[in-house]
Amino acid sequence: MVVEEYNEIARHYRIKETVGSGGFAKVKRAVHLPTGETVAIKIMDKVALGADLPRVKTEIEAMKNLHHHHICRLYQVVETSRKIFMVLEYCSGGELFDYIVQRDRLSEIESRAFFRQIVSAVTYMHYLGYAHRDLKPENLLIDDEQNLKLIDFGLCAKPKGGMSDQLYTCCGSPAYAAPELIAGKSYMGNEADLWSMGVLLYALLNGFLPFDDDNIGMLYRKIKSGKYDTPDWLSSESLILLKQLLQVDPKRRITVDELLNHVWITKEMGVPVEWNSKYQTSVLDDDVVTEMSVHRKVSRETMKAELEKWNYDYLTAAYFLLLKKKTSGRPVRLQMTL
Ligand SMILES: [NH3+]CCCOc1cc(-c2cn[nH]c2)ccc1C(=O)Nc1ccccc1
Repeated sequence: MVVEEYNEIARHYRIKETVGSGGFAKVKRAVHLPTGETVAIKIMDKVALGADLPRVKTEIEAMKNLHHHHICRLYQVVETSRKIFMVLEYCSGGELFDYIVQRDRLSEIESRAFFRQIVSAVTYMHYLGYAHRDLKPENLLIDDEQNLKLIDFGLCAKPKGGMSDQLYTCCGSPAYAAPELIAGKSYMGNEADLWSMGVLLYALLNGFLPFDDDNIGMLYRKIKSGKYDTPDWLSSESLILLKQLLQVDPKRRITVDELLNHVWITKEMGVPVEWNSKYQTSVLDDDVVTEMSVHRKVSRETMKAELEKWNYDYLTAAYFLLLKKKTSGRPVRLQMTL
């Protein structure tokens, strides 16, 4: 058997247990040896990927442009003759899906806290011209500070002509798919995302789905009807917001701009959702540059020039992980050779 060259993954990471898998990928927890930080590594076999290979390229290109505190961060990409490795931000709390199931349903207050984070991530994506197109609780992970991190950008679309471009490919998970999407009509990615957010909010507040059926035909009929149960624990404000999100006619559906300071969204919070990224990627952090240049025995200018290529190689990973250590108040130190 062909022995894979001793690649960047084996050189810089100690791979641990599997933390999840989806379709064509296996995700393992790992330790980044130079910093000691924990990461998640999404491992894909190029042959097994087959026709899905473009989805991986789509996800990698999208994640290189999406820098937001509620979007799972990409640190490094390693491609060998047979595999693609994506080194990602680690979320110790697992999927929002399991979090809801374990609690039956969430209170309105907890649902609001989580939903505001989802609105923040999706608004940021839409402003950058991306639509996610597969929003669901399985694709929202919880980190060690109860923050949600959006994952799985394999289906996200960045239409050439910006958000006004119609999308055609039917995708995502049926139960979260907008009526216009399953009708096979042309649809707007951002409008379809708003519908999926309505399904998500319903799942948070109720612990089950608004439209569900084992028979796909029945499921589609329920989605197109736009009719769903309204359990008596739902507040009138929750019902109003759900009605505005789960509008069958996409032109009557609420927009992200109206969502940011919606009365339900701001209730007891007082402030609208802040959708701008907290990350300052354009300016390199001086302490991190210093530590890396000293460690590599190169000048700061040389190290800055290298880092500003954003190659998503071992330097990009070391930079982001050292920065994460700094923002978490841990020493900005590299432990071993880069
Ligand atoms: N439903 C999620 C299963 C686990 O998947 C992930 C976990 C992490 C993760 C776990 N801890 N920290 C980050 C990061 C990324 C993924 C992911 O992208 N999964 C995936 C998406 C589409 C197709 C196949 C796999």
